Amino acid sequence: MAERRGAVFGSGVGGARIRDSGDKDYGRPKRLFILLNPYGGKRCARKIFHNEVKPLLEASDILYTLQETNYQLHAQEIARKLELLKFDGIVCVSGDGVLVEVVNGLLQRDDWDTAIKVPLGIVPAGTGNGMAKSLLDAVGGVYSISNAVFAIIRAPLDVTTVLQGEARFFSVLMLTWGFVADVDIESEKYRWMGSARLDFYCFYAVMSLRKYHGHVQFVPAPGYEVYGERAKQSEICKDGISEQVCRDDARYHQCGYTGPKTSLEDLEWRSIKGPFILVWLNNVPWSCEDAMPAPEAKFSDGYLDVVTIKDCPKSAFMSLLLKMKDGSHVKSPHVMYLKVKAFQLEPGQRVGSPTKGGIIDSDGEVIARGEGTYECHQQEDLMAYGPPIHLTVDKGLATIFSPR
Ligand SMILES: Nc1ncnc2c1ncn2[C@@H]1O[C@H](COP(=O)(O)OP(=O)(O)OP(=O)(O)O)[C@@H](O)[C@H]1O
Repeated sequence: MAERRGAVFGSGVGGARIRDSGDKDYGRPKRLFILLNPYGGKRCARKIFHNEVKPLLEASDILYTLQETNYQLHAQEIARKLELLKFDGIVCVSGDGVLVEVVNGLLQRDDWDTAIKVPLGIVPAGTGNGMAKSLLDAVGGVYSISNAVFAIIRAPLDVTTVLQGEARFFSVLMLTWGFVADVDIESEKYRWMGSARLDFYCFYAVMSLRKYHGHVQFVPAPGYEVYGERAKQSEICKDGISEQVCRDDARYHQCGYTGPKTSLEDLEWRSIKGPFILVWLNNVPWSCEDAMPAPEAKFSDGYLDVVTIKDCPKSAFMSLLLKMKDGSHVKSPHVMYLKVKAFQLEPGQRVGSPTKGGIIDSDGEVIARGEGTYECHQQEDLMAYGPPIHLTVDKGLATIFSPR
């Protein structure tokens, strides 16, 4: 771990001196903790840091401490223990995965309520850079490393608690089940193909388009009450929503944040029964640099934008995937697009293959997988596939460095 003097988050390019905004709450940070994942994406985070971030750091007087992540969940462990009073922000030079680990680590602390207010920043250096793309696109900025570094406003960010019994995961980007999770995870076995693997596997998955039995229920945002049918209260699983859970397993939530305090029991839940081709919940518009599944998503509106597709011919589905590049898929009659405050997912088996389940992926992490799915790692999944998984949004709980 090295401490250096430099500068970051300014308004000039290529080493121009950075003016202090003079605004105490929204001014640029003076001391940063920088987490760098040398193994994310194309393994170029070190190069990005030294060639593009460090010169900007050196253009003004901000101290930074650089720490590389050495293994999976290292960032979460660091965020759980970091002396936060020493820093004005944590910046991840990585993909979205490390950022999400930091959020989870902060929320596992005893002092989670102050810890989660530490502004978080991201310099894209992974495969999934949906957060950086969403932040830059929101202000009409060109997606580039230097523009990401020039993020200087502190903006609130919704955090979603994904819950099943005692297992908790905190998400800031998305949760997906069905087609998108299958392509993301199953295409791992073709990693040797490089970036072509996703296109290749997408095509293959469309040709053998799967549907999954299942059931989703949700509390709609105002204006979206007409979607689905009225749900039976008895079908909403409130299991463990407000319990305090303390466990030693780092993947479980330790003493700390347990989810939003709002009671969802008296609200009117709506219901949609499957089969589904895909269900995709998003907190930000972009899931990666070239897919915008949720064009209406806002960082801190307190809602998740849900995309569901139930019935769709293969050719129309292929065209929907292409339209996701600019978000125009939401106009299709095959797509249901709505905003929700809370969501319950009960994933079922594959239509026509009752022994096979699906995959649930949140922020790039497999949180549950059914029987007969691709096993990409040995680690046991956080949640079981089948029982209901709950999602509730805490409006603006975290803070993110955002471009002007
Ligand atoms: N030194 C390391 N060795 C192996 N894995 C690591 C290391 N540091 C971090 N990781 C793990 O790498 C994963 C992906 O990291 P990151 O967010 O940077 O990239 P990504 O774009 O999400 O994923 P990827 O590039 O692997 O597809 C994270 O889950 C993190 O736990």
